[in-house]
Amino acid sequence: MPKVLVSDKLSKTAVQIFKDNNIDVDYLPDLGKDKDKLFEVIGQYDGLAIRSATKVTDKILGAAKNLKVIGRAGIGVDNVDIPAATKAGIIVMNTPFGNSITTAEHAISLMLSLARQIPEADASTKASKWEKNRFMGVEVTNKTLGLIGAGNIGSIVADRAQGLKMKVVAFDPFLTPERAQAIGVEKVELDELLKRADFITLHTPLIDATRNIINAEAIAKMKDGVRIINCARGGLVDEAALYEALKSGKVAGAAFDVFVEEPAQNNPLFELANFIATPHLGASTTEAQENVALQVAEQISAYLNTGEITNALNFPSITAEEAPRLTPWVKLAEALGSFAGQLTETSIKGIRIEYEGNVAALNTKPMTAAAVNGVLKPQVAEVNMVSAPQIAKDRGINVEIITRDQQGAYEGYIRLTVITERQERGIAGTIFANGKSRIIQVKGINMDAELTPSMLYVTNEDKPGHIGRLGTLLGNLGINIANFNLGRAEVGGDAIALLSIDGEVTAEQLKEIAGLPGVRQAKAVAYN
Ligand SMILES: NC(=O)c1ccc[n+]([C@@H]2O[C@H](COP(=O)([O-])OP(=O)(O)OC[C@H]3O[C@@H](n4cnc5c(N)ncnc54)[C@H](O)[C@@H]3O)[C@@H](O)[C@H]2O)c1
Ligand SMILES: O=C(O)[C@H](O)COP(=O)(O)O
Repeated sequence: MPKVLVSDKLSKTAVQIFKDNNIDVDYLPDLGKDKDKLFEVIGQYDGLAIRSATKVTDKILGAAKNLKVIGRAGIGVDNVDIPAATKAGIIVMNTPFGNSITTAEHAISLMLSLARQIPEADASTKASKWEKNRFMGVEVTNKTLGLIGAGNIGSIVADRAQGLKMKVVAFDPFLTPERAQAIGVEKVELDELLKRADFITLHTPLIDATRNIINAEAIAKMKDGVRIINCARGGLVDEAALYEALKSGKVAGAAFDVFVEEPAQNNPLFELANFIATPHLGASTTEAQENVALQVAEQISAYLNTGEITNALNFPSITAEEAPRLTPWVKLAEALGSFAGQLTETSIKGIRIEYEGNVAALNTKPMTAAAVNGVLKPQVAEVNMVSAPQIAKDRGINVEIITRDQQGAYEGYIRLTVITERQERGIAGTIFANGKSRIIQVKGINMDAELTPSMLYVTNEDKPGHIGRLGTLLGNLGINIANFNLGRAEVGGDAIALLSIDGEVTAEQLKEIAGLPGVRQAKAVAYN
């Protein structure tokens, strides 16, 4: 009988579901906080059900000799070393929508608490002070709410704020104009949001592009007396810069549920009367905890009992019979999507996937899910193979599938085209008989390139001297070329160089490459 450990405080509903599915379960809700104990016992378990307190590190995974699946009852999986889990063949699942409403409601609660200084007024009144004149609030009606991140939670916050008669402006580079219209927000650039918002609320993942998105420079651009809410992740706001701004009054108030260091115990922000703190309570309602516990227990049980995979962050959903033929094509589809997604810098209107020849006869669903997942991954927090098609639909991204019999030289190939406001960018690939994947076309230009972990994509005018200049510059930058593939539309027309390189290219180095004569675009593409 498979054995599961619940190492964080989950609703007991999960325990019952495991039992109903003939799974042996240990419910030890405090164990996750004791990393030595967890290390000691983890080897016994096939499944692990967690929230955010259990840190599933590389070291823990090293001791998890029987572990097959980790289920996160919630959204963020920052506490799980997913690359290490993937390497160990452990499926990592989450419940991407189960606590979104609850977290959005927490953000709204914090906004209203800030507007009326509820926590301070409560403390003062209970201390028998009756300071009626001290607590002058502000209305939210007709005020502007600046939403940074308009995904699942952000769009629910927008809906609730509109109910409070607020005007909502949103900054989210991946929000399409159609989706912005559907959720009733005005899509703006970050500077515009900072300038116009009376309240700012954050709902993005913590990634390189969002770390310290609110820093001293951003705060300086805000209205005097702005109020800031963070229910997403610690690290989106520079806490030291916020401290200064709260002290000076530039920021009238801030309310945080999440902190750079958690548990937050000695945070300097706690000294300030105009700062409200909650201990990462965003997902803590009876309803959300029932939802996520039930979902995670069902997902883990299904995987351990039948091999069914739902909401996995690191593996496609494929049945045991389909696996051998589909797996290389699924990987190729995700790689093509990831390649195109990494080259896409504006909002996506559509994704067209063409399956030609032998691949068109296979079950294209997991390939399509993998391809869409690959495209969205650079833009969306916790997208996975299962949620990717739904997320694309919610965002108004039209996914068009075309299947046809073999027409050209290849027995089968997949062509994926990303359609944005500005352009269509297509990339095609195939699987050779030896199981190796190949890129065979980029933007209509034929080529024959291996898909490798670190690639450099350079587009240029087809003019003499370019290859020499590029090679020399890369040599000077100390970048070793493993493979150099070229293609062009016509003599003197658009040309593409696709290089496999050892190691990574820095942003500075990319700038230098983009500065070479005739180069139109230079991008690094990573795939593993
Ligand atoms: N406080 C809590 O208890 C709690 C509960 C649930 C979720 N969360 C956190 O809330 C956050 C949002 O969750 P979600 O489910 O809405 O995720 P989501 O993936 O649905 O939405 C994230 C949004 O951020 C946008 N985004 C990506 N990069 C951006 C950038 N550079 N600038 C602006 N926007 C950008 C994406 O396009 C996307 O729309 C996550 O960090 C999640 O972990 C916190
Ligand atoms: O990402 C999430 O789902 C939230 O941060 C909730 O975390 P929790 O389950 O530890 O409350």
